[in-house]
Amino acid sequence: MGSPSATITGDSVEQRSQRLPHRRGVRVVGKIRPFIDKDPSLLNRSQVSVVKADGGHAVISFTDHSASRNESYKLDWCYEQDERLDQIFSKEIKPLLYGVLRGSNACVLGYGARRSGKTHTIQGSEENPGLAPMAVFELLALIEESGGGSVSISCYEVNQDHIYDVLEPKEQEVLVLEDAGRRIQLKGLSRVPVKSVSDFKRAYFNRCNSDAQLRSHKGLIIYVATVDKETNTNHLGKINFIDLAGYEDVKRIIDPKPHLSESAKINKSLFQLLNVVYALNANETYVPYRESKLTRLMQDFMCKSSSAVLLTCLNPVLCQDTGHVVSMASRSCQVVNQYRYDSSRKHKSSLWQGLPCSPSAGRTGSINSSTKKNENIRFGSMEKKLNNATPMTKKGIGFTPAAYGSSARKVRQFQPGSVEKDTKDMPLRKLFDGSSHITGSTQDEVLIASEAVEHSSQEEAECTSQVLEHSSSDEAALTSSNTIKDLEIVDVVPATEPSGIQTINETAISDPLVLAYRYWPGIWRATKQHAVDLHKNFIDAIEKKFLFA
Ligand SMILES: Nc1ncnc2c1ncn2[C@@H]1O[C@H](COP(=O)(O)OP(=O)(O)OP(=O)(O)O)[C@@H](O)[C@H]1O
Repeated sequence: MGSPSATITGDSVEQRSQRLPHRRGVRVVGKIRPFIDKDPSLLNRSQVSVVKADGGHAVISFTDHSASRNESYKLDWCYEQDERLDQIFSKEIKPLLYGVLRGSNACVLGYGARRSGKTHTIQGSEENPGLAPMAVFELLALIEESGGGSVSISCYEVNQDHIYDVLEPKEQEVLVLEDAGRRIQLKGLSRVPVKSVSDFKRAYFNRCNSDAQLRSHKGLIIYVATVDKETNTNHLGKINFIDLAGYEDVKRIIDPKPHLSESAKINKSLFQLLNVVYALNANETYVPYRESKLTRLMQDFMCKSSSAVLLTCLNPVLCQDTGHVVSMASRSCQVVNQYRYDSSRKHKSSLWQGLPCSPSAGRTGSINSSTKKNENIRFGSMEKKLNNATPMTKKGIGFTPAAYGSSARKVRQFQPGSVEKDTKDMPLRKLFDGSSHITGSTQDEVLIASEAVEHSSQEEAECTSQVLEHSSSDEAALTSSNTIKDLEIVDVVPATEPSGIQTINETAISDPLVLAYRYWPGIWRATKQHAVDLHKNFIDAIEKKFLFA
């Protein structure tokens, strides 16, 4: 095996990777567990059956005669009971590894109901390694074959929205942070070099899959460092295998309360993760990564530039949990390229139908009738405020970029009343991810239209509605507020220097001030002096409220 800085000429890896089909979004495949239950009566129960269609997808069917239930769900593919792990590995995982060797990110999510075979499939055991260990073995072999490189691993566990290091356990949680380049950094997560298969087995099987009793999401990140000889560039690719905790319908839990709340939290986190899959496959502009630490952690592995596989493990006999899991998986995958904005579409028919979490969580692509109504109310109040603006502000309406130098040129022009026109067809989040809405400016002050936000949590929703109630505050209150208390009530945010008001784009979204624009809708007016006085306090308040809550 070569040294860490050794090179990969890439020939054979490159050739192999070029034969791979182009993938978009998250590929959603099923795997039916073999029948292993000792109770033979289960054999009389309805079996899960699969039909492979010509178009390269699979249809999973259940027929439950006792409940007159007959359902079919489409997935990208489904592996049947007799198909072995090495077959799944060749078809689903190997293609990802070639990308990882060239510096891409990828992930494989083992999703399913309890006892559906997730751990067996993803982690396996020393005797029967699962897909994650098989990937390490393959990467070690590929690196050796192509001239060199290095492999290292991290193992983590996500328990009730807390992330812990598994290879070097510590009391403190692993922190999910975003760096200046918007890459996710996992602070406090150890990384251990792996030089051989036995090195890996020692580290992984002794620690990572030792506690089968603990219900948590368990992940293995494999980092691969290589150098491309021809271009002399370093690559660092990584692939994340996650064995998700099993879904279980909380209504049917008869165990004591702690187990119930644990299951509810697990279900919620699975739901949040599936929302990310849905958003990616629907090609939505807003992907709800901020819903939980797990989704934040997965951000670099599940994005438009990475490759991901959602492996949905299924029990062979029909049960309610299997039905739920496959329906969620199917809804996440069927939307690829079919999603359209449709104003007549109600949440009833969306992914969130009948599910315990808020339908608005992470939902931006379609605006249902009630959202539209709220929007009109908010836009209406915004227009009213614009028309009531002080003469000085009115004069400045229709921002002149030249007045503030080149950085201000990025700011879009808005005329009074144009906000509705400009935004009504836009996913709500895009208002803030795409651009700021400068409605007016003068040499001394700026006016920013910061509009409706979809709320990713109850806390944010309450916070926003509280502010909306005060949105008719008069100009005097707006300009005289200079304490955090006032700030929270009258929806004033300090702006930075005009030259600092740049387009609110994706790269700026980690800025607390940008978060503020997103979470406190209304007209944001600030003098430059305000900016200086309040900027620091405001950021402190926002950080306390949202970033480090
Ligand atoms: N393909 C398979 N071949 C043979 N046995 C299997 C297979 N898949 C799963 N099993 C067995 O089924 C049982 C449940 O599997 P496993 O522990 O992987 O399920 P799980 O979905 O991870 O469960 P949980 O959600 O409770 O963690 C285990 O005894 C496992 O050995």
